[in-house]
Amino acid sequence: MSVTLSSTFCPKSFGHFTRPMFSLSTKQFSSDSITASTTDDFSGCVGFLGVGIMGYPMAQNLIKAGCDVTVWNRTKSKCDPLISLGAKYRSCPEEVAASCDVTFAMLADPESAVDVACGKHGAASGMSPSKGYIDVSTVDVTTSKLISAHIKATGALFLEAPVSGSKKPAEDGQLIFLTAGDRALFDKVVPLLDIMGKSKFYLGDVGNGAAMKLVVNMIMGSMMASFSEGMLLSEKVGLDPSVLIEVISGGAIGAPMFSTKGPSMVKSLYPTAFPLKHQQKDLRLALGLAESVSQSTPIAAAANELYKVAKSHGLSDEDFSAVIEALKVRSVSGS
Ligand SMILES: NC(=O)C1=CN([C@@H]2O[C@H](COP(=O)(O)OP(=O)(O)OC[C@H]3O[C@@H](n4cnc5c(N)ncnc54)[C@H](OP(=O)(O)O)[C@@H]3O)[C@@H](O)[C@H]2O)C=CC1
Ligand SMILES: O=CCCC(=O)O
Repeated sequence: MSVTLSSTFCPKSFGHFTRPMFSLSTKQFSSDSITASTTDDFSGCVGFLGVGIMGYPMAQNLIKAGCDVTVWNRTKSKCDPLISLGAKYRSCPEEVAASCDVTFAMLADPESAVDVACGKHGAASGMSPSKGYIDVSTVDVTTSKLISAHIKATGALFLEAPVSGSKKPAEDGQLIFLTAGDRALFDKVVPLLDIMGKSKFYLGDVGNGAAMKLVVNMIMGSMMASFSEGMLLSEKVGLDPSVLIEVISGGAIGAPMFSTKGPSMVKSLYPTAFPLKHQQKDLRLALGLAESVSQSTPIAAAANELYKVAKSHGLSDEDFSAVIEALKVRSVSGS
């Protein structure tokens, strides 16, 4: 598989939008920053499927920016606050896709992403030429290509656009989109990506966005596992883990992830931003990606085992920083 045919880093811009979007935004949009031009075929009706931890704030930002948004979620009650904000609701993905120009999907995993896109009353059933489907879930390359094939068979366009950034960046419209697929659809939805994110990469063929996302999350999962080991080791040798966090944040390996999640980890608190079960899913999918090209990934494989242990201890829905608990369990039983 060839990765990164071309990458375009695009800072925020608001070109190419035919309708003014300014009134309710949390960001400082102004009608001056919008240039109506090339997208006469884009009426601005946006579907959103899956309003969990990430989908909810993403859809909310679109609504607040003035977009005409229609939502659906398997558990309907999660849509209710968005409906109060002005969103429309349809009772299945097919109906959302049929009533919207472009439809975003933010689902848990490959199985749900396929089901919502390609299953009975799935989005593909409501697609037709001139529409677009943008899957922002984190899935593997094969799944993304499968969804793409189903969508494109209807004559519609497809873009995969998994995101880097968690709950807070989603709330703040600061996500990073890793897109690949139909360039025409990318160009059309730039204004929408700009509402939800701070930057975007266009990576070429479908699969490259999924692969990029899995590589990033493979690194992240290993970093968190390693950080957890360091925190516990520091404590066991009589150091203050809070000081360790300070030392790390001032040096070359400093990362926002350590300084934001570290203090809660010291208190054994794991408020969920990125569920541990999704991090383990991403490690599993990344290992599959590595396997497909015979790349050795022993660190990620070890980290994956740790997340599996954490899941077996009932930590699936905690934040992925709860992986540290798996090491505590090991320490107790091993000492
Ligand atoms: N949280 C984060 O920090 C980030 C997450 N991601 C990725 O984004 C995606 C969503 O994550 P997040 O919002 O955190 O996860 P959540 O678990 O909060 O939301 C998952 C969504 O998928 C829906 N869903 C799950 N199973 C099915 C199914 N079988 N059929 C239909 N819908 C289903 C859920 O519906 P219901 O409400 O009914 O359960 C919910 O809308 C995942 O792929 C994740 O890896 C990417 C970047 C950051
Ligand atoms: O997929 C989840 C990514 C979380 C993050 O980038 O902080």
